[in-house]
Amino acid sequence: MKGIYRLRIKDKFSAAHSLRNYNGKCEELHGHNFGVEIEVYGKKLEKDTEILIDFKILKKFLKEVLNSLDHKFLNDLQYFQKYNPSSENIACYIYKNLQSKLPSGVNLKYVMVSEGENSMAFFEEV
Ligand SMILES: Nc1nc2c(c(=O)[nH]1)N=C([C@H](O)[C@H](O)COP(=O)(O)OP(=O)(O)OP(=O)(O)O)CN2
Ligand SMILES: [Zn+2]
Repeated sequence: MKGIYRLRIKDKFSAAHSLRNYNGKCEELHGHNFGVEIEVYGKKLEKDTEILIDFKILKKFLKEVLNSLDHKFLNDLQYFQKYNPSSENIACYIYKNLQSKLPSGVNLKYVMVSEGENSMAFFEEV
């Protein structure tokens, strides 16, 4: 049967930020336990294992990216000198850095970043 396979994993990190030009309390230094969810997709499974990519490997790649954010003041990082450290831009940062680690045939669909259970930002390429 024709189709695609989709895998989803979750992780989290803790960081502080302040939103420039927000003109409200979020412009002040504060922190979040950010939640992260990502989805990859692909058409072809590995020959012998018949998996798209090992969840363990996917989690390791995501952890490597999140380690660059964990327990950091995001505004201090070079990327967030140019881009405000909003959930939207954090999702885009994770997307770019995770995408470059994935093997061919495994494609990133989206990255979701949450500041709490009720606030989520997604980034996906169009
Ligand atoms: N679209 C976005 N909106 C906001 C972002 C963001 O990244 N993208 N960020 C913030 C601030 O980071 C702020 O910390 C979050 O504010 P808020 O949702 O108001 O969180 P609170 O815990 O203070 O509010 P509750 O009402 O208790 O949920 C703001 N907006
Ligand atoms: Zn915030």
